[in-house]
Amino acid sequence: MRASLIDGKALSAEVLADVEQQVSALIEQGNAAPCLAVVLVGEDPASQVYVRNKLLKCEQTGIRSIEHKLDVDTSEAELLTLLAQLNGDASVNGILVQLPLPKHIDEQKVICAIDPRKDVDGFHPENMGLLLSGAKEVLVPCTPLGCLIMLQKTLGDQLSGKHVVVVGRSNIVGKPAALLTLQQHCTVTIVHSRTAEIEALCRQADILIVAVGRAEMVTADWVKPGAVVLDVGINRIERDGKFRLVGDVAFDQVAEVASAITPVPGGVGPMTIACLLRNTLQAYRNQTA
Ligand SMILES: Nc1nc(=O)c2c([nH]1)NC[C@@H]1CN(c3ccc(C(=O)N[C@@H](CCC(=O)O)C(=O)O)cc3)C=[N+]21
Ligand SMILES: [Mg+2]
Repeated sequence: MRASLIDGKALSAEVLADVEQQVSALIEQGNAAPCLAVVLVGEDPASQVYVRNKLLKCEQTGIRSIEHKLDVDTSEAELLTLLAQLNGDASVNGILVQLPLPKHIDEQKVICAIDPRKDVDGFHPENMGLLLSGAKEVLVPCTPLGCLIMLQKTLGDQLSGKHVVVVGRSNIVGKPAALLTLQQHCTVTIVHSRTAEIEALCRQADILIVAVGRAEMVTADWVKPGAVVLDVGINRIERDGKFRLVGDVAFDQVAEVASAITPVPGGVGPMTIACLLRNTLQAYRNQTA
């Protein structure tokens, strides 16, 4: 393998240690601990795993957490009532509603019902607008923020002027990843399922960020030798009778071409969770400023 591994587990531990240290300093100064409310509707097994991980990391960093588990047939109105209550509770600094939600609930309506100052996912249109306008101290979506931290750790001050190609245009990853790297003076291209010559465009990338949700779609011939590759995908596939977790990048072959690459698991995923806690601390600071 030619590429070096970008170790999301190790980097996320650094982010978490930093959060932990700041939280303990706050508490030593006589402040209440920051508090994150996590809302889970239904019993999707993957969502349960993610939520459990988030709560564990809260405990590890000294952030207080409140879990609200709601039945799968909870109505949209009931969920909105809970959010209004959490919005009004001054002891709650961050609110996360785990996605996806059951089909009978309008996700966009729910996202818009979270107080933007408590929106630790950074999904509220007000926060998306603040990110677009380049505001500081805005709550930024956790996965793209994790990607940016990984790039900064890998490339140091070498980000400026690099050509970033973002594969995928979702509101939660692709679009904010493009805006964050643009803010770091990268040249940014967004490509997606309708893009003509998608492979040729990807091959021009110094930095390739892949978030499409299709197992091992990006193969070695899509990657310029020496490129840095961040794989946001998490796909459960069956191979040789075993269930495996793979990314959107064909890891083994791309690792022979890239200069640095994130593994799946152990890459972007752990950074997402670490950034959620970082955002909770950020929300707390914004609220107490
Ligand atoms: N409101 C909301 N905010 C989110 O940030 C959010 C969400 N809903 N819904 C689901 C997605 C997905 N997501 C992940 C977080 C951590 C890992 C993670 O830690 N993954 C491990 C593997 C975990 C496994 O075994 O599945 C890894 O990549 O090493 C993955 C995925 C956050 N999301
Ligand atoms: Mg897409």
